[in-house]
Amino acid sequence: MLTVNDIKKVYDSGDQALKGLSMEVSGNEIVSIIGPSGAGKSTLIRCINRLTEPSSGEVWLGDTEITALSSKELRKARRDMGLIHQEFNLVERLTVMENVLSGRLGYMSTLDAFRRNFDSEDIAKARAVLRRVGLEGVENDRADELSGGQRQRVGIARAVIQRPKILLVDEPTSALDPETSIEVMDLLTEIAREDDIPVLINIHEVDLATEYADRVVGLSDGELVFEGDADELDERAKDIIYRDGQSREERDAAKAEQQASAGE
Ligand SMILES: Nc1ncnc2c1ncn2[C@@H]1O[C@H](COP(=O)(O)OP(=O)(O)OP(=O)(O)O)[C@@H](O)[C@H]1O
Repeated sequence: MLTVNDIKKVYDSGDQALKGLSMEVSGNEIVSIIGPSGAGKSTLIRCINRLTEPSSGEVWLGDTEITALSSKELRKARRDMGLIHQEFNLVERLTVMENVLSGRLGYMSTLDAFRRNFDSEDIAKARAVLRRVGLEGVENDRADELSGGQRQRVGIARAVIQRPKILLVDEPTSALDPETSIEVMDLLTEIAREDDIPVLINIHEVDLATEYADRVVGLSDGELVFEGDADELDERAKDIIYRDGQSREERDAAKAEQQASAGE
């Protein structure tokens, strides 16, 4: 289970990207984070694995307080958090196989990792994962020879081979066409169910968010302003998440109203 407790992030620029946000993700649920541009969605994903250091608050993965770990401990703990990026983040000149194997680096000694000394077991695992994501036959192609959808599958395979306890997914479809986006979302859903791990997805497209998510978290201006099942994301909820220029007081009043009507 992932627990985020009162996370705040103030960037050096003074931008308050997260203003005390708490949430949980557990089981094999798929949770979509939605919200307008600048709401803090990417910051939240990145604060969870501390690619961005939160200014305050706690992140727990199971019994481990991620926010309390030294950098050495964090390297180990990051094995448990598979990260899938918007722009795939592949090493373009390396092959598909080499990119996927880099998901095992966190399990190797520093020297073996430096020399990229992968053992035969890792290579067998990589082949199996590549089959699973539908990339058999392109193992030896360079990453930059692939289509966008294939590249995202490599990114997913690299995260899955870590054997993570959670997948953190940052805008997985924004560089993809609609058809490929659906394929990628189908694959992420399949992995959550088969590997029995939760998936937290920052996603722009509300339609995809509701279609695939068990639960939706809405952010607005660094605050969690909606949390509910995908079918509870009605026009009113969307209004709360996407309404521009609303003051904090107005938002709080709207939130109280929403909670009151939910309790009716
Ligand atoms: N590295 C950074 N340095 C300074 N400010 C930042 C940085 N990254 C994000 N911000 C600011 O923090 C706020 C939240 O940004 P974030 O990228 O998390 O939002 P987002 O909801 O993911 O937006 P988008 O959907 O456009 O990617 C914005 O005001 C943004 O300008």
